[in-house]
Amino acid sequence: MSRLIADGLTKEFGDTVALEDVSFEIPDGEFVVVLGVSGSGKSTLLRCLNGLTEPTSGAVRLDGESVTEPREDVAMIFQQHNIIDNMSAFSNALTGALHRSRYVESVLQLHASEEKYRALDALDTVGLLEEAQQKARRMSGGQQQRVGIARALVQRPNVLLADEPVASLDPGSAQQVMRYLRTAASDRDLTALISLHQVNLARKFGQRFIGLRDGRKVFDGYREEFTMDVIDEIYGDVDTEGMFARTDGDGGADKGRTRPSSDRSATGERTPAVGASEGADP
Ligand SMILES: Nc1ncnc2c1ncn2[C@@H]1O[C@H](COP(=O)(O)OP(=O)(O)OP(=O)(O)O)[C@@H](O)[C@H]1O
Repeated sequence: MSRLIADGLTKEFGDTVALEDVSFEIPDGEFVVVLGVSGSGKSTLLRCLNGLTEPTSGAVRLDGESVTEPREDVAMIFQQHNIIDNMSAFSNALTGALHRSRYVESVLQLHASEEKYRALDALDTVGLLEEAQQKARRMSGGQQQRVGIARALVQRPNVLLADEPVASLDPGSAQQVMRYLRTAASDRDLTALISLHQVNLARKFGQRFIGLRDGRKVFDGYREEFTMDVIDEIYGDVDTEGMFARTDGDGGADKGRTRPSSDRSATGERTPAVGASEGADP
């Protein structure tokens, strides 16, 4: 668990201001969804938080320490999960431990049994223990992304960042991956920040929401404050109809564009247990 702070983050690429004076503080163990139209600065924000992109001004702090480069305790999951097709789910997950291996060990794939256990445990967390020996190329997009999550977990992070992890998946797989992500973060007390396009998925799995528009933070709040007016403020004139992707595999309640409930008991508490807002285990 770790406390993550963005303090006045601004990032300029030439004349483009990708982020403008973005500040927030995320307490230990919170599950935050970042929303915004394409180009609003979501990826730039996540890359700054991970130390992959240096902000033009402002700073990122994790438990009081400046984040200026990628760190072992901050894992990042990308839309393109970059797992290795030719390797099994287990071997892919194990690569999350590479930074702890010496060069010779990693070349010879000599992993300590503790790391192997960790890889199996991570695959179990994402529901792929029985597929551990399956080659990644034989897995579906959703399964491959779950292997990517397992690999991130093997890194033993305190903070989990995911940049549109379900953007290329069909609605059912996207929901499943989000559910595993939420479970993984909850089980391991990770502080998590996930960028998403789909508003319904955000509502279903998010605990706190940060909205970006033209690089500026236009919303930062919890479920009961995340209203249709807020969604309109984040998305402006962009038609959000298509972003309310169907999220219930069983054809349940979240179909279509519906007004978010402001009823806490219906939407779950600020710190709901995984699945508390949806009533389902992975
Ligand atoms: N390396 C870069 N060089 C130049 N401009 C960039 C770079 N990275 C991002 N930008 C610009 O910064 C702005 C924010 O981009 P960013 O990728 O952070 O948005 P996003 O919300 O993640 O978009 P998407 O949802 O399409 O991934 C955009 O105008 C983009 O063109």
